[in-house]
Amino acid sequence: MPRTAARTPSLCLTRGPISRFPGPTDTVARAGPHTVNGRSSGTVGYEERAITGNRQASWAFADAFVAEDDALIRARARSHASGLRPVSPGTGAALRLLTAAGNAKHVVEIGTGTGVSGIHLMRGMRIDGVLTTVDTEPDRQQLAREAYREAGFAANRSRFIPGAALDVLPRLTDGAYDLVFCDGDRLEYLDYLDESLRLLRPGGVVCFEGAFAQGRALDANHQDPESQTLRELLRAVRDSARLSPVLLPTDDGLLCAVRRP
Ligand SMILES: C[S@@+](CC[C@H](N)C(=O)[O-])C[C@H]1O[C@@H](n2cnc3c(N)ncnc32)[C@H](O)[C@@H]1O
Repeated sequence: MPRTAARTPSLCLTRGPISRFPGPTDTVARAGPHTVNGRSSGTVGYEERAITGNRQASWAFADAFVAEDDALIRARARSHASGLRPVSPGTGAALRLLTAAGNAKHVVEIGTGTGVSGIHLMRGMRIDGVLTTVDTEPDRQQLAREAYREAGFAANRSRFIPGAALDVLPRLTDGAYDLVFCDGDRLEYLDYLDESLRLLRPGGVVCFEGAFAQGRALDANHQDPESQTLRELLRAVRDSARLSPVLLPTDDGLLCAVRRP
C-alpha cells in the first residue's frame, strides 16, 4: 500500500504526549488509584523513584544478559563490516522470547541484513517454523543465508525474498503470520504497520526496531522525517483499539504490539 493511501480506519492517530526520557532526579507518579481485582490497593498517589544513576549500567547489563554464541558473533561482525546496525543482543533475546512464547511457525522479517535478528527469531520459533525475510539487497541476504547455515538451521527454515518491502508484503497471505519484525526503512514504518495488521493472525505480534531513533523520536525539537514518522507510529500503535502495545527500552527501542483477537 503506498505511503499516501488511507490508513486502516480503526487506527486512531490522536495527538497525545510522547514524553521525554525521565532525568536522573525525576520521579514516576501514579496518575490515579492503583486497583487490584477492581479494588483500590490503598496506594493512591504514591510515587516511586525512577531508576536513577545506575540506569545506564542497568540497561547495559540487561542488553548483555543473554550471551550470544559464535554464529551470532560472526553474523554481527559481518553486519558491522557491511555498515549495518544489527539488533543488539538484548533486542535479539526479546525477539527470541516473543517467537518462543507465541510458538511461532510463520514469521515475516523486513530487513534481513546479515542475519543477526533472523537467527534470534528462528531460535525461538517452532522447529518446523519458517522465517520469510525480505531485503532490497541480495548480497546481504547471501551473507544471512551463510549465517543461518552456520547457526545450524536447515535451508528449508528460511525463505529469502529480495525486493522492497512495500512491493513484497502485499503478495504475502492475509492472517497467516504469527509475528512480523520490522527493521527496514524507518520512513515506511506506518505502511509496515498497515501491512502487519493484514498479515498477522489474531493474537499475532508486530515489532518495530529503532523506535527511539537515538532519542530523537522523543524530542519534539527534532522535526526530521524519520523522527516525525516514528512519533506518528508510536501514537498509532499506542492508540489503536486493535493492538495491545508495549515499548521495550532495549537498545534503540523495540515497539511491540499484539493484534487483538
Ligand atoms: C538495520 S539493517 C537490518 C539488520 C538485521 N535486521 C539484523 O539485525 O541483522 C536494515 C536492512 O533493511 C534493508 N532495507 C532498507 N530498506 C528496505 C526496504 N524498503 N525493503 C526491504 N529491505 C530494506 C537494508 O538493505 C538493510 O539490510
